[in-house]
Amino acid sequence: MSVLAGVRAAIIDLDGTMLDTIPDFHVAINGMRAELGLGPITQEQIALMVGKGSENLIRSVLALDWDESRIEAAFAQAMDAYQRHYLSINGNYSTLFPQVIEGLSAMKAQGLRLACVTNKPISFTTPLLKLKGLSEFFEVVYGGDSLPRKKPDPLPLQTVCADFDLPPSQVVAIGDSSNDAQAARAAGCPVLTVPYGYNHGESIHETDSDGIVGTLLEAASLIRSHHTNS
Ligand SMILES: O=C(O)COP(=O)(O)O
Ligand SMILES: [Mg+2]
Repeated sequence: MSVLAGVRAAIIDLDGTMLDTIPDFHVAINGMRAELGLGPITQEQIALMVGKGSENLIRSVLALDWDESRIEAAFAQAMDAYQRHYLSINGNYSTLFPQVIEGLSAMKAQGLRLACVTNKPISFTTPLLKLKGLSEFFEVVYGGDSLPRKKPDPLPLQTVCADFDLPPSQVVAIGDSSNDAQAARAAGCPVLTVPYGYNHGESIHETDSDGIVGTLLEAASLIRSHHTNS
């Protein structure tokens, strides 16, 4: 996998890659739905909708019951309720996927610079990274509302490359969904995918990537094994 030769930095996705946040989304969304007089939905339903930021998520969740005009009329209230519920439980029900800390530690030890790029709003992301002991690994963190466009647009990845003063070919993106892969391809970054996250109900094998890794520790080993010291 020669595309990984010369990689000097990694951009890591958050939801579905480092943290299993579906239980947090579940509590917050059902709290919001209850306020709007709607019944609870399941974690499995929610896992199909996560990955394209809060607005897309809330629209999808309301579209289970309501038509376009009803959604539009209640959207501001729904977003407000969702954000309030999410911030009140942020991180309480979510867990680290296996070998995330080990993988990030190994990448750091290999001299890789690390950034976190997520479509989660930055006001949710910053406290969550801190609570889970992840903040210290990242020089740069961008949320879904930190920049004018979010993944699958390449802008957040391009911005990290510029921050690190590295060409995209030397910055690998690691994520769980086609959003991450599309953003990486459009930016010119190599991409690795994990199979355990949320890929809109599609198999990760359908997603264009340079390799599927079982854990972030496996990603670190793969990057090291291709390193050329160039
Ligand atoms: O909140 C989301 O839409 C998911 O964000 P992610 O980019 O960390 O997977
Ligand atoms: Mg993700």
